[in-house]
Order: sequence, then structure tokens, then C-alpha cells
Amino acid sequence: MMSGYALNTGADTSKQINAEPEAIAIKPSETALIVVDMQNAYTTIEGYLDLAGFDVSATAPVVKNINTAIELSRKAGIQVVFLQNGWDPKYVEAGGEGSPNWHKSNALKTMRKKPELEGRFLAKGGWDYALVDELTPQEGDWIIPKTRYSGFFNTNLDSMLRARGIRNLVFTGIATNVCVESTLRDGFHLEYFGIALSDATYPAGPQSAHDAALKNISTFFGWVASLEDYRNALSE
Ligand SMILES: NC(=O)N/C=C\C(=O)O
Repeated sequence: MMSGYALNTGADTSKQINAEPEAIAIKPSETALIVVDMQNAYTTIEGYLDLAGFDVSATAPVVKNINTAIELSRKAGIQVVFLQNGWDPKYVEAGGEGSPNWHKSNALKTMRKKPELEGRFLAKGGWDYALVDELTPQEGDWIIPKTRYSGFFNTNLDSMLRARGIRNLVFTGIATNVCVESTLRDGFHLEYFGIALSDATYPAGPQSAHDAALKNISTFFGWVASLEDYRNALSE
């Protein structure tokens, strides 16, 4: 059985992505590629995740796959959206002790534990906050800043997508089990069809966290496909 949203009968034809738990049909004009938080903080040695003790040693192939997904999307007329996570340099947007974010953010916790790192992680304008050099947005791409894990929380993402009739979201980025999953889940509740690309996402934590997030997505919230599945669908 195939799933998908096919109400809009625009000129572009449906592409069928081979996915778990079943194939899903998307139209390029109704689809966005969401690139979640591909910043130095999450991908690079000496970035936040690395200095907080998470393994970022295997992010390079994921960056490469995301680059390919971006190129395929642009060519197919699929809107590319970069999410960028972080706060103002004084961390006012991070929330104080009254915010769960203050207690749970490993960036904030690590900086509190190691005062020499104060001001270094995810601060707008800094290297840690910047998107990685390999994934530079081009004209027509959107860059949406966010201050919490979900790209839908306190941002204009939903209205930007809705205004253009976009109903399908293809997810890439880091981390599978945190910001990718949070955004896909929020999208589900806003009636978006979410598809995570398994080899263009990367966890914060062990491989088991990645696998569990994808299993949870394919079972309850959306679909999971590979970059090859995405490429094959777009070349139909
Ligand atoms: N981009 C993410 O998934 N972030 C995960 C953790 C954090 O930002 O602390």
C-alpha cells in the first residue's frame, strides 16, 4: 500500500519513494527538504557535541549525503530549508533556571561545568553556531533560526510551508534522536508527512539511539528511506 497527499493536481508529477513501512508518494512542489542543524556544533571536532562528550567522528559521510540530497532537491524544484539552532550571545533565548532547556541542554550544562567554555557553544555569530562550510545555503533556500529542539517551536516554519502548499517534509541532519525527531513529530501533529533519510541523519549518542529514533518514526510518526531511495524517486 502506498501513502501520500495527492489533493493538489499541479503540473509536477508524483514521485514514489520506496520507504519503511511502505512507499510514499510526494510531489516536488509540495515537498521541502529540511536540513536540521548542520552547524559546526553538531558535526565538527571541537564543536559543542564533541566537547560535551558525544562522538562526532563519523559525521563526514553524512555531510556528504546531505549535500547530495540538497543538490537532488534543488534540481527537482524541492524547497531546501536549513534549520539553525542556538541563542543570542548572552543566552537570554536559552531560558534561565525556570526553563527545562536550561536544565537539559548539554551545551548549557557543559559550559556551566567548564567556565572556560562560557559563551562558546551555539551563540549566534560564533563559529560553533555557523553552518558547516560544506553546506552553504544558496539563493532561494530558507534559513530558519530556532531556539529549541523542534523547528516548529516559536518559528515561522509552519506558516512559510503552509503558504506554499508544502505538505511533505524530507528530513536530513543532526541529531536523528533529538532535533530531527522533535521536528518530524511536531510536523506530524501539524499534518505534515515526514520522511527521514536514514543515511543523511546522525545521532547524538550511540548508533542504537539513531536506530531507535528511526524505528519510532517509521512505526508512529512517518516514513524512513535511504538517500538512494530518494534519488531513485526523483529520477523517475
Ligand atoms: N540539533 C540537535 O539535535 N541538537 C541536539 C542536542 C542539543 O542541541 O543540545
